[in-house]
Amino acid sequence: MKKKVMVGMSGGIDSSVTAYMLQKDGFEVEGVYLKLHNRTDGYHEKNIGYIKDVAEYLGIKYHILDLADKFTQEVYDYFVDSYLQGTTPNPCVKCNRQIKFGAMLKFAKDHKASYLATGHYAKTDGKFFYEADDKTKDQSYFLSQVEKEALPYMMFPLSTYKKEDIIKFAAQLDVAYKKITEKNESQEICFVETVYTDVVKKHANIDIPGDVLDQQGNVVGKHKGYMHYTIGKRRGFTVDGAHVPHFVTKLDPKNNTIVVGEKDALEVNFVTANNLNMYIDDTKFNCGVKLRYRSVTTECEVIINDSKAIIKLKQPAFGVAAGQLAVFYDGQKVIGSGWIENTSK
Ligand SMILES: Nc1ncnc2c1ncn2[C@@H]1O[C@H](COP(=O)(O)OP(=O)(O)OP(=O)(O)O)[C@@H](O)[C@H]1O
Repeated sequence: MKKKVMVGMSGGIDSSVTAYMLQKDGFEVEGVYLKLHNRTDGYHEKNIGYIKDVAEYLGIKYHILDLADKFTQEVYDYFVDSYLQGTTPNPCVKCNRQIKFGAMLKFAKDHKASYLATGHYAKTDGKFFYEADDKTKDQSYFLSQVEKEALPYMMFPLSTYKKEDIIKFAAQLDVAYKKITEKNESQEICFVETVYTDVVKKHANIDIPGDVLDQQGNVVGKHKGYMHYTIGKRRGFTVDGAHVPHFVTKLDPKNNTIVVGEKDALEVNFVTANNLNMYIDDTKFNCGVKLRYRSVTTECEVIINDSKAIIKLKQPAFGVAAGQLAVFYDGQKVIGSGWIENTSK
């Protein structure tokens, strides 16, 4: 009997090709579309239209799973709260852990699927994640908080392909696929249509001006509301008499101030991370660490104590934001991750 694979289908090209590939590989494929927000602008209907066409072409069944309430609680509210608290959130990381490889995986198991497949660009051997071959699309960073118990069920058939080859392949497959290749690429964060401030301002007044402080705490200028800034930002505030660029080094929501400094003030050599998700048992190790998506890997020493990681960087990093994820790599292998709580020079 064929093994069943549930494919997380978004209506996009990657998951549509994933479904095709797995069927060609001899699996019984079913699709599931997650409704992740309560949008009423035809967004879901459009996506489901693409999925319906692909499902008809492949002759597969698809399901629609409404997770909007759970997504609001676990991902959206966390996203807004993070900016209110002056930290920089990573909603895709939360979504992968709680929604895609939490609730969607449960749905797949409830439907007797042996695996859950998605169009993520990453690799897994059931124990670890690894970077995808297409480094420009690699999503291992975003997967690194997924619970280790979920890994044996996960499949990423696109892990060895380049995105451009997937698009070329899809365009010649069938009209159902060609149509998808012609639509716009999806947004970076699915519920942020333009900029994050448009989302946050629905829930808070983000335009309360305040003081800009220098590294010594002196008032040196004005900002237009602390939620407009993230660590490393260098525009949108004033610094009296400054002749060189100044960067945001700290946000203080309580006092509605932002702290700025010259480039060297962004330097970080020590990072503390909490809420660790580790795929290895060691509590002291050397590894590479990425302190944000698309950053270079920095060599470091990690000591885990009291469920926190103290990360000592071997070269300084610049512009590290609390709220982002520190992801530990052993070469291409993801060995764990934790949420950045504090940084210091
Ligand atoms: N609403 C959804 N319902 C079900 N699965 C989803 C949904 N959104 C994303 N996924 C799954 O997660 C994978 C990664 O999503 P992401 O948004 O990062 O990628 P993408 O490159 O836009 O993928 P796609 O081209 O398939 O839309 C998708 O390929 C798909 O398998």
